[in-house]
Amino acid sequence: MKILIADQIRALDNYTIEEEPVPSIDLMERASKAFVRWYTERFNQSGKVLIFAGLGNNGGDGLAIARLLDNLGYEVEVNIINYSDKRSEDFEENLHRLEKMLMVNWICDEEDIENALKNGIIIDAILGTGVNRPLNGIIKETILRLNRSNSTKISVDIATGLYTDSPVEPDAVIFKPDFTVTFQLPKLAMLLPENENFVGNWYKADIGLHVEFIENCATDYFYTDKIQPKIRSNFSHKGTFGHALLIAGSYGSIGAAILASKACLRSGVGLLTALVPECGYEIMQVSVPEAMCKTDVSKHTISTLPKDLTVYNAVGIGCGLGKALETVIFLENILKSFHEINPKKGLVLDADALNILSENKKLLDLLPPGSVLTPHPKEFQRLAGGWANDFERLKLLRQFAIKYKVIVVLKGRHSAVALPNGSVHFNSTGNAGMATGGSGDVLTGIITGLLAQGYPPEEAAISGVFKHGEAGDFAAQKSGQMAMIAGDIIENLRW
Ligand SMILES: NC(=O)C1=CN([C@@H]2O[C@H](COP(=O)(O)OP(=O)(O)OC[C@H]3O[C@@H](n4cnc5c(N)ncnc54)[C@H](OP(=O)(O)O)[C@@H]3O)[C@@H](O)[C@H]2O)[C@@H](O)CC1
Ligand SMILES: Nc1ncnc2c1ncn2[C@@H]1O[C@H](COP(=O)(O)OP(=O)(O)O)[C@@H](O)[C@H]1O
Ligand SMILES: [K+]
Repeated sequence: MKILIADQIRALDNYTIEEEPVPSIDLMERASKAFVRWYTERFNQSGKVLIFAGLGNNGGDGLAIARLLDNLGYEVEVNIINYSDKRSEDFEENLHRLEKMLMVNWICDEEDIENALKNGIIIDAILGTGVNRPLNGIIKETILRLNRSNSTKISVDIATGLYTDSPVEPDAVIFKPDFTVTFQLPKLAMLLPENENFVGNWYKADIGLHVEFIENCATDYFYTDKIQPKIRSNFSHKGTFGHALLIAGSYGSIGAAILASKACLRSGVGLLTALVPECGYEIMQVSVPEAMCKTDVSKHTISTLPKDLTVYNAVGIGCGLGKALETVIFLENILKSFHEINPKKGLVLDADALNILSENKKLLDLLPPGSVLTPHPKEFQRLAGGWANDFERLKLLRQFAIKYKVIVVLKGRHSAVALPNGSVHFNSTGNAGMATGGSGDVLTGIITGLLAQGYPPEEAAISGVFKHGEAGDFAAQKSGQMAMIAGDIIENLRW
């Protein structure tokens, strides 16, 4: 699914109005009905609904929502923030329709704000995607007061004051909802961690905007909400699904090799070899009998290039690897041999493989094009340097992927997969239960397994991240976020 910027969303609204065609007031009614559908599925008629509306189209939505909820028997109070003389046409029309049934309150000063605040659910329809400057005056005062309320808060389309696709000023006042119900497409700002408090849990409400227009819109940002794994042929055999090599583990971190190996096997790979330090041999053989196990000459670390790399279809390096000097030399050697003998094979680099790259930046030039790098934010910072805000981090992420022709998976809530063509694919699955040691090792195993089966690296990364998060969601359903551990993600992989 595409993510569009505010100007494109405006053009999409207009295109839908002209080409469907649908009068803009009816499109607003559709949006408001979509919101009301979401709302009535979660909240019953007990208690008040306090609607705070602006004077533009977001405010128009708020007034239409008020009318629809009133019709359904909800006790609705409407407060319009009187910040300007300018009103949108559809706001005016919805005000006209509403005033036939309900009294509205106009908020002009602090006393009006206090009078408007009662026990009830707060719906923020003050400003939407049209916001173009920091809040001030009576809107700012209202938001500051609403944010202090303990009531459940819901934003229509986007929280008042949050820019759709650019950073907000550090001391900006922005509404802090528990939920955002956004129309049709996710907005970029909602996917970035720094905006967590200004988004809450968000939901998409389909309002039937023109699909063809969306298809023709150019964008670098996408949202992965489904993937299509390849079908396995009935006549396939283990040779069909590739041979993966995982190079992982060091003394005290053999568990990382086990997690990555099990996840790789559960992702459909034909054969798996794990290369671990000598001290990991028995542990691996007992814990993962389905994998073949090779050992390094070094007892506690990985130090030596395996002999015949050409037999493997994909190699994953880094989980629990450590950063011993001999491991640094090993990484340099394997990157060089990938260039020389194995340019078309998949390579995944994670954890300490990335930390070694950060500490030896000249090695970055040896990265085979199409390699998949899976840093968490701290690892990415070591690789690419710091950033002032999440939009800047996104820019760095894209630049890195383009410069080195690699795929970078920046892990976290809505992991961002940046491709060498400059596009970024945000993931929809996963939960905070996955914030536990070993979850990243599981992801490395999954992506390595997909690469070995012949998935192009872009697809292996995007699909692997999606399935990893989905398995985490299944695990959370079973044991709850606090009780789940990385191994549960593996057990819950379903393809
Ligand atoms: N188009 C459609 O058909 C549909 C639209 N829909 C809904 O419309 C929403 C977008 O509506 P919108 O474009 O009217 O903008 P909105 O967010 O209401 O702002 C109003 C105006 O406020 C102003 N303003 C900006 N910043 C400000 C500030 N800090 N303090 C004070 N004023 C400020 C600025 O005007 P300016 O003053 O700059 O001339 C701006 O134009 C969208 O989120 C969705 O909810 C849905 O119904 C689906 C169909
Ligand atoms: N709050 C969250 N929501 C969704 N996914 C998460 C969340 N926290 C962590 N994850 C996922 O869990 C994994 C953690 O990886 P990482 O930090 O490398 O763990 P480790 O190094 O312990 O293996 C990543 O894939 C990340 O996207
Ligand atoms: K809003």
